[in-house]
Amino acid sequence: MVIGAGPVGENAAERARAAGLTVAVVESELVGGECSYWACIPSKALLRPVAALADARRVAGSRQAVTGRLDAAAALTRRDDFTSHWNDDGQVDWLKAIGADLVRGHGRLSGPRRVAVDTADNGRLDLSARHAVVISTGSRAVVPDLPGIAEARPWTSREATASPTVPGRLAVVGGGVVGAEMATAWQALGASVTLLVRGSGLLPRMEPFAGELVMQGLVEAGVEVRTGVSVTELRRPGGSGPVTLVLAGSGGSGGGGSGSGSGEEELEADEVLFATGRAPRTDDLGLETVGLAPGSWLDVDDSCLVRDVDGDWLYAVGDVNHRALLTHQGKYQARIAGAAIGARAAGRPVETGPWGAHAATADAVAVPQVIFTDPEAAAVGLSAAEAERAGRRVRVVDYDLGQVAGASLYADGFRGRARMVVDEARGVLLGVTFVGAGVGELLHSATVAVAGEVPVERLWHAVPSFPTISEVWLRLLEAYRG
Ligand SMILES: Cc1cc2nc3c(=O)[nH]c(=O)nc-3n(C[C@H](O)[C@H](O)[C@H](O)COP(=O)(O)OP(=O)(O)OC[C@H]3O[C@@H](n4cnc5c(N)ncnc54)[C@H](O)[C@@H]3O)c2cc1C
Ligand SMILES: NC(=O)c1ccc[n+]([C@@H]2O[C@H](COP(=O)([O-])OP(=O)(O)OC[C@H]3O[C@@H](n4cnc5c(N)ncnc54)[C@H](O)[C@@H]3O)[C@@H](O)[C@H]2O)c1
Repeated sequence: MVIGAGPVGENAAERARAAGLTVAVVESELVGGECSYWACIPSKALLRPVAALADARRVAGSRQAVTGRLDAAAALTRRDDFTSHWNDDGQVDWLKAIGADLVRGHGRLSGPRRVAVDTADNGRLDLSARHAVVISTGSRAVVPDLPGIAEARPWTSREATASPTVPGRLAVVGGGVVGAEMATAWQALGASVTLLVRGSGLLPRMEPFAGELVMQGLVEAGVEVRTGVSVTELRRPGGSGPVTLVLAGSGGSGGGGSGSGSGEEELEADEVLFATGRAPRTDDLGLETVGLAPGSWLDVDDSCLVRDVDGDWLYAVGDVNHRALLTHQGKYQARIAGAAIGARAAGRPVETGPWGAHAATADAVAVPQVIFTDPEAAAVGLSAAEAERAGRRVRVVDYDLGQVAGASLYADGFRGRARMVVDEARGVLLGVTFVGAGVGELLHSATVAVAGEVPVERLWHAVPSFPTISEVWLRLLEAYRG
């Protein structure tokens, strides 16, 4: 039984079917989950025209052919097509095609291997699993509990990816991934965006130069980026009209804004987006019936079995286990867990050692992520700071991407940077980061090197094609070898 039919639950169902088990999937909203309707797909559909236009503008010849700004209505229509207009018929057909049963309703554990469903037609179904229950209920946006927040009716990632109209002035709170991507999209679609960051920079989990280059890109696009500021209160009388944000902080700024100085001030906007992190969807999931705390992230072992529950029957995959809040990594966990469920059900050996068929080993060492800002930021594995904190003896090698022939052909004045973090004790890569236009498609080469633990000496024989941006690999290796 799978509770939650996001991309991760769908994959768990498919792998368990492939292992020969029968599968029922419980879904309370749309089959396809957050990713398909209010996250990855609509956000990337909004960001792709931004990148396409920026790329055309960066090359003499095509630059002269681009005379207008983005057509927001056309971009929003394309986004709507990518979400199938928030209709899940296609994904329901896919579930049927793999032979899974779909139960529409809210699922809760009601004891070991038992699931109770409040069905969409106000009924109740009590189901029991022969082998396993997989929780893949994902995460929801967290909005801080500030004075006036309810009346302010803030956007979360859902409204930021699904809005049918472009607000005149959009305030974005939070300098993480959602904040940076959505500021990029809505500024290009025609909003005047102010990005409010309480820390000193953007994308704090990546190499510092990633946040710096992304901030520079946002400022050049016209976003007012303000660092060192916190929202302390919101006002929107009656819940409509402009919203006023009360800000406090020391106030650094980039772009058209004037530094706020220290103290309090107000900012008026037409909408405010809180992009301030995620919480697990486990608060109303019957976790207490199996001895777990409602509302908690679910701690799992490498085969995605929930720790602290006996009997090897309860699995948690995707956002809900908090190992990596990314669709591709959750789907990887689902493939691993689905295979483990099949093996345990058949009494076959389970390979849970590092890199075994039933161990999501990559979660700890090789998680790739592309942030679709302009420039793009792409990273896999550990940053230099993370590697040092982990006690590794590392050497950090940086290269200016603008010096790579393929990059300067790709865009006039190409701006970007690459870094590889080498484990000096083992002669392999611990992490790689690229920032620049179009670097997202480079990332898988780095993921193969990190997950495959390819020796740096052997990478020397992996020859990048001339003249591509991938030649940065050669430059990094030359710099490493001196
Ligand atoms: C704006 C935004 C952009 C993103 N962009 C990217 C990106 O480009 N690339 C990337 O890799 N990741 C991206 N992410 C992260 C990605 O969306 C998540 O990692 C992914 O959706 C997790 O998948 P999941 O299946 O675990 O959960 P979800 O997609 O959240 O699906 C969970 C499903 O469970 C259902 N459910 C919950 N509780 C119950 C219940 N009790 N009973 C029945 N059903 C239930 C929900 O209705 C939902 O359908 C983005 C996130 C956001 C917010
Ligand atoms: N392209 C992608 O891969 C992609 C895109 C979007 C989201 N995601 C995933 O979704 C997850 C959620 O993204 P997110 O941006 O919501 O979370 P996040 O954790 O990346 O960023 C949240 C930011 O908000 C800040 N913050 C928290 N509370 C605040 C407050 N009260 N006031 C001001 N700032 C506050 C945090 O310091 C942090 O920098 C990410 O972990 C990411 O993995 C991935």
